[in-house]
Amino acid sequence: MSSTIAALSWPLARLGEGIEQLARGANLLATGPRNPLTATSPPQHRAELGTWIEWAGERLGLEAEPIESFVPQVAEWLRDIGPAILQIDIAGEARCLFLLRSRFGGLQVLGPDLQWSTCSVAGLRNALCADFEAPLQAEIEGLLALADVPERRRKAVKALLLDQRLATQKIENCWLLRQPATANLRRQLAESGLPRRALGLLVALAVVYALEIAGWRLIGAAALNGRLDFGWLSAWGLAVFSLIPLHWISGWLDAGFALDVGILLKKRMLAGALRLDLEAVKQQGSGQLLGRVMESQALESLSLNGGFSTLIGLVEWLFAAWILSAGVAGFGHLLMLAGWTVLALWLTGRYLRRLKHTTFQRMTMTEQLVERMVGHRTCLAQESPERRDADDDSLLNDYLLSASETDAALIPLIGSLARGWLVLALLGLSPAFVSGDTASIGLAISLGGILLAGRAFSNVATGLAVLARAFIAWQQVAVLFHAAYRAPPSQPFLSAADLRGEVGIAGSGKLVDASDLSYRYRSGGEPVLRGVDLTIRRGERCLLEGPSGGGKSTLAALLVGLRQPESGLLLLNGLDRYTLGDNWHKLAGEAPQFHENHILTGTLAFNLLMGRHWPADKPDLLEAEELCVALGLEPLLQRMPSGIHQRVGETGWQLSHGERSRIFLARALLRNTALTVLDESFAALDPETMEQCLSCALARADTLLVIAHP
Ligand SMILES: Nc1ncnc2c1ncn2[C@@H]1O[C@H](COP(=O)(O)OP(=O)(O)OP(=O)(O)O)[C@@H](O)[C@H]1O
Repeated sequence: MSSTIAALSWPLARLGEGIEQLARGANLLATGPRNPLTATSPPQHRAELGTWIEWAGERLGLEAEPIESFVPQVAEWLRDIGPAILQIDIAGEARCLFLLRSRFGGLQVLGPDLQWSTCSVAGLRNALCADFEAPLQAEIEGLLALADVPERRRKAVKALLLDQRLATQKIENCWLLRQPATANLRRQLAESGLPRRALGLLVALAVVYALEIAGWRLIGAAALNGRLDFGWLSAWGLAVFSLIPLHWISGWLDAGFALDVGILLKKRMLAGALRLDLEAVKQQGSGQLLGRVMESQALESLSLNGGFSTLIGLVEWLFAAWILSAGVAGFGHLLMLAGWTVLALWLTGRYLRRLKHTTFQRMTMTEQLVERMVGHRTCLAQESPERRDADDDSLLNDYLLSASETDAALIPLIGSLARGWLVLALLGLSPAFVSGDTASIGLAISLGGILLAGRAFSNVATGLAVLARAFIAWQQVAVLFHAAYRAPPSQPFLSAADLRGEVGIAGSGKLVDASDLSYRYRSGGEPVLRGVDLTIRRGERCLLEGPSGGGKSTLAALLVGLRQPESGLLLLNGLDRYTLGDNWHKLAGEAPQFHENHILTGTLAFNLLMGRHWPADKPDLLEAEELCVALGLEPLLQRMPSGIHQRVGETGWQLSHGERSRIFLARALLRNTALTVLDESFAALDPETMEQCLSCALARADTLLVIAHP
């Protein structure tokens, strides 16, 4: 290990301070972080370093993503990873390096004295790979001597051989620090530099038009004055040639801008989709959601195309106004331009209102059609045949009527606005013709201005029509955008010992401690749960019985953290929801009731082990298979051509009711949570299989709560 690297490394005790300084250096923190790290205590165990760094990142409102590289690619990887935190062992002690970025072939590293220094990529690469390469050195030296490789080629051959031998060896313990997709949108925009680039694009466009007009003015003036000689032509040629690189630059800026806006939009909407309130999603139904997804795809291309056309149109409009003001009908033409612009805006507003209505009709139609598709078998079996298509026909008719009204509102905007302007503006020139002033340079300027304004109206109208669609799409997907934002949490770090309960409830043995819980689904409605007191100690096996609709599943949802109680105190392992945060789900797991559970399209192994890390390793797969056998699913595994790797779900192998419920049970048991709740998991099983499954659950679960009907 080189002394430079050792001198730049930080002790784990100062990890929080280092992460905060690195984030500052990388310009990832706006002002002072809301939840600073400097006062927090560092991870106690080396094994908890990863979870601690991820927690620390979140606390700063950032994302610390673990990354890794195979040994042969480490040098390249190091050049790309900054800002990153790299854990490295120095003389047996775990320490950290804070890498900002690669610069002039070196890496900018933050030293413990808070100064930025440069460290060589090769030096750090060698330090990271040394432990893997050392045991192979002697063997490779021997091989080189045996093959009699010439001295001058030995170094290169040795490096190649080492790379080949270590091709699957990973370098881990590195975390990339970045702005998450859930961060404040303003910060994300500032970080991506998009506003600056939009301004650059605008300037490039303005220069393009200024040059176009200058060239046109030059050639026009020369022609009208009868001085079309070589000098004038050269000046015009120069103006035209300068346009080539400028067009290229504005095209390049536009493409890069569109790409990065698209990435930002997609990341944000995906993050939002994953954070939507579950209850709201359920209430919307799959049809509404499908409609939203369709709109979100439209938003990106529409807003970019429409925005760009409108931008070009506006630049053209400004130049046209300037040119028209210098023409023969200066004031009159400016008045007409203003009036026509008001007309363009009114037409856009009318189109927008109709489009809104049509979109609403389309979303309603999609929702109803999806609903009918999902319930197709029920409709076939139970609905009267005469009624079956009546609703669909009326929905379709309403939609078609509304769509044709919207199209009718679009025609004047994109079909007639620009042409109408040309007619009106040319009429505005009639006084000049009447007065016989037709040969003047002012008339030529007016004609140029009229044509440019015509082009501007054409671009603005197309752009506004597209932006109107983008606006409607935005109204549909804005909920995804807003759902994505999450303020940085301020919970303390919880070690594995805290989660296991060695710290929280030492001695008391209470895993669940609930007092005076109440819950209602709708504010103002009747509470489903009221004054619930419940204690479950570690290792207990409990049966919860009660009448249908009595609130058993609702209580289960509270216990496993899917819903929050309206009032009362609920502790898991002695810790409340705020302190545990998402760790709640690590401690409590559930096999929800059959109608709330789902087999995802994928392999059976994935469906069983999705609660653990995926892709699964061999011991996990073996454990899942053993559990399936214990639950009586061996005949199913044997029947499936690919065994546990058989594709199941909607488009895969169809499972029976009882098979599904046992897979749901296995999935819950494989999570190994401290508390396992089984909500009517045995209802679809015959008495013998039920007994087998119950014994299996009793043997495996740490603490078990079974919900069943008497
Ligand atoms: N998402 C929801 N929105 C509104 N009300 C709900 C919702 N889910 C359940 N309820 C109502 O809450 C009450 C309790 O429902 P819950 O599913 O908890 O009962 P349960 O005891 O599990 O019933 P069962 O034994 O029939 O499964 C019922 O009246 C139900 O209609």
